[in-house]
Amino acid sequence: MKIALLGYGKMGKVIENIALQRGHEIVLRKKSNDSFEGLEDADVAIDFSIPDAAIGNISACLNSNVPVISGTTGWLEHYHNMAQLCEEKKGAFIYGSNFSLGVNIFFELNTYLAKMMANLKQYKVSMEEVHHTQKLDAPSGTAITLAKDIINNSDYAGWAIGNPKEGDIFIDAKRVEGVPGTHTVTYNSEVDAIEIKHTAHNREGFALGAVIAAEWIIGKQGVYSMKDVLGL
Ligand SMILES: NC(=O)C1=CN([C@@H]2O[C@H](COP(=O)(O)OP(=O)(O)OC[C@H]3O[C@@H](n4cnc5c(N)ncnc54)[C@H](OP(=O)(O)O)[C@@H]3O)[C@@H](O)[C@H]2O)C=CC1
Ligand SMILES: O=C(O)C1=N[C@H](C(=O)O)C[C@H](O)C1
Repeated sequence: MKIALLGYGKMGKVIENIALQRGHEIVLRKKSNDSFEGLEDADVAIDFSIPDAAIGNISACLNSNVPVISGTTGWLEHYHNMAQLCEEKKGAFIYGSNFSLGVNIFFELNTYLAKMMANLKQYKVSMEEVHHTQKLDAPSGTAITLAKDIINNSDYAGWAIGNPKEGDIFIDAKRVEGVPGTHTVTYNSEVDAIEIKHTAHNREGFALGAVIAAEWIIGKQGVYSMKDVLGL
């Protein structure tokens, strides 16, 4: 299939390699100052850009009838507008805070654990995410998904990266050179702690998941998630 890459940085380049290995063709490699020329030739677009560019990129795809996969994080307050545009245009759209198979299994584990811990008030949950120093957003999109899944299955009301209020999940967002992405969820009590952790060793898992999502969405209409793609 013909793929438009919207964002051609660390992720865009790994996605390109995996897409080429799987027999696909890249028809557009868009960076910050490039136009959308070539988008009309694409069967699907994959957006891994920056928070401020995601909405423009996704809208351009939906307005051009090109199915779009977005892995860009840090723009989620506008998610419903993009989902609505997708419905209006009868397009196809997937946003995923994390496209790796491992993290999507970790999401399921986190939800299962949240349900088990919901009534055990002696445990307090917190989270840590560690990423490379070039990351523009904090907390990570993955940490926000993990927090929302706990909130939806417990009495926790929200999340915070600094000064959490009573009832908030504290997320410690750390930036360390070279780290692709590590997420830990900890339930701590006075007598013990339970931890689940996902460590990405490199960016290949994120990129492979995005290409698999792009292959999956061809011929579909609607707003989907990685859970749909993986059948979880
Ligand atoms: N969902 C997931 O599984 C994952 C998500 N991510 C997310 O993906 C995004 C990209 O990450 P990463 O590749 O590491 O970041 P990089 O900073 O390495 O790359 C960002 C790219 O976006 C480009 N860009 C900037 N503005 C635009 C625009 N208007 N249109 C198109 N491209 C633009 C930049 O171009 P230029 O160089 O010209 O500025 C650059 O090529 C981040 O939001 C990150 O959080 C990352 C990994 C996994
Ligand atoms: O910016 C990154 O690198 C990553 N971003 C995503 C996020 O914000 O969760 C996914 C992954 O952890 C890498």
